[in-house]
Amino acid sequence: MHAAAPSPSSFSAPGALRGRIRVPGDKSISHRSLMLSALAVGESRVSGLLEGEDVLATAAAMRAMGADIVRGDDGLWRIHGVGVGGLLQPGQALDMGNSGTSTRLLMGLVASHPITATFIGDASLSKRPMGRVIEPLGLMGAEFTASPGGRLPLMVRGLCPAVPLEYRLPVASAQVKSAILLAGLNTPGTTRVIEPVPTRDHSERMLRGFGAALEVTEDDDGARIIALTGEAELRPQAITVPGDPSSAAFPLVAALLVPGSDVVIENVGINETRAGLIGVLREMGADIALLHERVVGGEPVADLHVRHSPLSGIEVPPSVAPSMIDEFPILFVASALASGRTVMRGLDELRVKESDRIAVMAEGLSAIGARVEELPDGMVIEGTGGDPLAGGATIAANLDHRIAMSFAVAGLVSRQPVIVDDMAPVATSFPQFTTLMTSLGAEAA
Ligand SMILES: O=C(O)C1=C[C@@H](OP(=O)(O)O)[C@@H](O)[C@H](O)C1
Ligand SMILES: C=C(OP(=O)(O)O)C(=O)O
Repeated sequence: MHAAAPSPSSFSAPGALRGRIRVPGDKSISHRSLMLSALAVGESRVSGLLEGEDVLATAAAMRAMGADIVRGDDGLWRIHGVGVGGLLQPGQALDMGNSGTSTRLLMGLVASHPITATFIGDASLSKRPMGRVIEPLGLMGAEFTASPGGRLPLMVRGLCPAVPLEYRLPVASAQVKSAILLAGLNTPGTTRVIEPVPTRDHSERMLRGFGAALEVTEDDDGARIIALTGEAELRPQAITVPGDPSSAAFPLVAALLVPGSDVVIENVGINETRAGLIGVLREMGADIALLHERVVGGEPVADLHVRHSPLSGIEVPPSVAPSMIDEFPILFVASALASGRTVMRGLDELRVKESDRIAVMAEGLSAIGARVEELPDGMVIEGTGGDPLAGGATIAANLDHRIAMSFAVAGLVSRQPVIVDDMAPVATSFPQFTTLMTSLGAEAA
């Protein structure tokens, strides 16, 4: 989906970063707002939707399955849904671009409808494992024809009525949890997902908001049991999508690292299943204040006031990983500037994101002078104690937006330029990245 020609860039900070910015809407919540609106009967309205390529792939797919989705000139999205059970057979393959969330959640929706859909994606997405959703959705009765290794392109033949499932998640994945719950929407009886480690709970919150009967309890071992009553009727909603904490992480860490910086990032989601990075950075010594805490669209939100702070290395408890899984690439950059050693483990999942984020970050950080040791499931980083990195290397973004943005931020605190070979992937989740960073005082060349 990206522009054909790569767009190389390097970022620098001639002085402190200062100002107030607003990051775009939360990607996870944006996907879900389109999917559930497309299943409600009547008109839903979504404001603050992330208009990034990943979310637009979801919108196109929901249109191809019958929903009427229109963006007004005022930026408000109006969606007329087809009703649970009403998805239509798409006329052609659904192009998921770079988006794992679109693919896995939509596979769940198709699995319990009487339709067949083929999913295709870019080179990055086509390497990512889909077996984790094929397995539970297969138990519900859907049939799959996948490329070797359970990868895209793949075809899903839904079963209607599907068979309700009780499933214990073998990996901490909100995408797998959500795929099963979405399949459960059009399945008679109760679908149960048991989650030993909590992951982002946007699906649960929004399903309830749309009127689905969903209960969350805990078993004796503290695992969450999410029970959804199927053949749900969803009522259209007005949704305001809060700002994405995973996008806010980049200007946030930039402000911590660039001396003298003082930045406010408004309207950022601080749902505790997403906000792990703030706690970890504070423990490292970061000055981050949460202002005007409030609830927007059923999600807790705050303005983040961030000031440059000397950071110290810590051992990051593996248990916080799911609440900040997409923020590790930028935490690696922060750790490279901290004093002392930061140890991060329990991050196996990073190897199956848009790129192998452990390997790609370790290689790139080494190339710009950071001292890193790659572990099978994480990284150990000896920081500079605030001194700039050497820089002076070109980094391959590997079709991974978070790699591109992490090295853009690393460039702000490097002596020589850090060239990101292609910033185009940033359009999947944070199209305004360069504009917002330059508005704070960074320079992009
Ligand atoms: O459910 C979601 O919206 C997401 C869940 C996470 O993936 P996993 O479920 O694969 O951990 C995360 O990395 C991704 O960016 C978005
Ligand atoms: C992993 C990510 O997204 P997805 O799985 O939707 O491609 C991400 O945004 O960092």
